[in-house]
Amino acid sequence: MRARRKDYAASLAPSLRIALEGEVARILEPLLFAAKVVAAYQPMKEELSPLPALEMARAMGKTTVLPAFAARDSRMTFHEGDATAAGPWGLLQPPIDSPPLAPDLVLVPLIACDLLGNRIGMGQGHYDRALEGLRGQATLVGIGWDFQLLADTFAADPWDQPLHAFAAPSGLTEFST
Ligand SMILES: Nc1nc2c(c(=O)[nH]1)N(C=O)[C@@H](CNc1ccc(C(=O)N[C@@H](CCC(=O)O)C(=O)O)cc1)CN2
Ligand SMILES: Nc1ncnc2c1ncn2[C@@H]1O[C@H](COP(=O)(O)OP(=O)(O)OP(=O)(O)O)[C@@H](O)[C@H]1O
Repeated sequence: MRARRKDYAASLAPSLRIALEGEVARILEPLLFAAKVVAAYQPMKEELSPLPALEMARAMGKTTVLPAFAARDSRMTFHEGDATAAGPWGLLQPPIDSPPLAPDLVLVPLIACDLLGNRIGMGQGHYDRALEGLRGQATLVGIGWDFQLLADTFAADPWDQPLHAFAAPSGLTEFST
């Protein structure tokens, strides 16, 4: 799935990619409107960028946050501010000197998810640990290209935090979690 994500992203013309990412922002509009604090992520090359959606949330006057780590083995927390500092996982992150905020809408990156909301991430458990503390307080929406939602279900581990929905260019799929 990682290889597929990479090949697909590389195959997209830049203008189509921008249109698809804008479409996901449009699909998320009602959820963004209902939220107070929206978390997204600084995208990797092959990931669908949630930044247009985050920009939309900001334009609505919402507080927006991004993941950050004090060190490579630190727990992931969400902070306000632009991603201007080098993070330990090869991604830019907001300065970590402001206190962490708890989002009530989390746009979650993923490698794949199934129709039960089970999610496969980058395999470090960063999101599983961070989302554990937000369970019941936040809506968790996976973000990705359409093919990242798989029809086959896969076995969840006890620590996996299921998603409430998956947003892709073709639409929002809500799960019964
Ligand atoms: N955009 C984005 N931000 C995110 C995540 C993510 O999946 N996507 N994370 C989700 O948990 C956290 C960071 N976790 C990560 C865990 C592993 C690797 C990783 O293995 N990176 C490779 C190189 C990246 C690549 O293959 O493109 C490496 O460091 O060798 C990266 C981020 C928080 N921020
Ligand atoms: N709540 C938790 N408390 C302690 N350890 C955890 C917790 N959640 C996950 N882990 C650990 O994290 C490791 C990676 O988990 P997993 O392979 O499910 O990550 P992932 O969901 O793919 O990645 P991520 O959440 O970073 O996107 C597991 O070995 C697990 O022991």
